[in-house]
Amino acid sequence: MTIRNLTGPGIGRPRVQKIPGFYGERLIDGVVLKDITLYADERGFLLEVIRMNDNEMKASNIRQIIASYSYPGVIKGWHLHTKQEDRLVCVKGMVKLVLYDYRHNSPTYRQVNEIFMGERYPRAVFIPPGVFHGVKNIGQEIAVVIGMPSLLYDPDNVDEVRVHPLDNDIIPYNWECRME
Ligand SMILES: Cc1cn([C@H]2C[C@H](O)[C@@H](COP(=O)(O)OP(=O)(O)O[C@H]3O[C@@H](C)C(=O)[C@@H](O)[C@H]3O)O2)c(=O)[nH]c1=O
Repeated sequence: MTIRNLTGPGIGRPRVQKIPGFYGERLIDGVVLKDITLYADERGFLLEVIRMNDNEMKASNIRQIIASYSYPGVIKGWHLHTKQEDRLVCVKGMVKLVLYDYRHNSPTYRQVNEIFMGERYPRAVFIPPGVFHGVKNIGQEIAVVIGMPSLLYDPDNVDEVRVHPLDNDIIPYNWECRME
């Protein structure tokens, strides 16, 4: 059966996840995306957030560990660090982590990555400096993201630039839920 003349606004092809829980042309250079095993039994479940000997995640550079809570629908970001590396693991709820490569000399300059992670898809993400990142709670409950930065937080000298997630002319990304 052939379908003819199905073109026009609102008509297109399905997006295909070449990497599960990921949309983007390719993974941004230097970003590490690592699935985490969930150990479940009748008492509950457990996952290893990170091992301090994990060289892929440069775990030896971790200087502190934070827990960032967000209400359903809230977007935290865009954040950009000049020196700080970040490692993020969502341990409660589900989030969409969006990355935007802002390093002019990067082979993936201006590329966008969408990463879906959390209780239904545990994974750890390493984010190098120079990559904008934002986290949207896409679930119906408070989401908790464990952050493991490579710098101690100094309120008098925060290594972070912030860009409004919905109102900026720097990052071409729409946070709305894509229904197609
Ligand atoms: C990040 C951080 C914040 N704070 C304070 C500063 C501020 O008053 C309050 C809230 O900080 P933020 O607005 O930065 O929190 P939040 O918006 O939740 O952002 C954090 O979320 C994770 C996922 C990230 O990606 C990090 O960039 C981090 O900024 O907590 C600390 O005391 N220590 C810290 O390490």
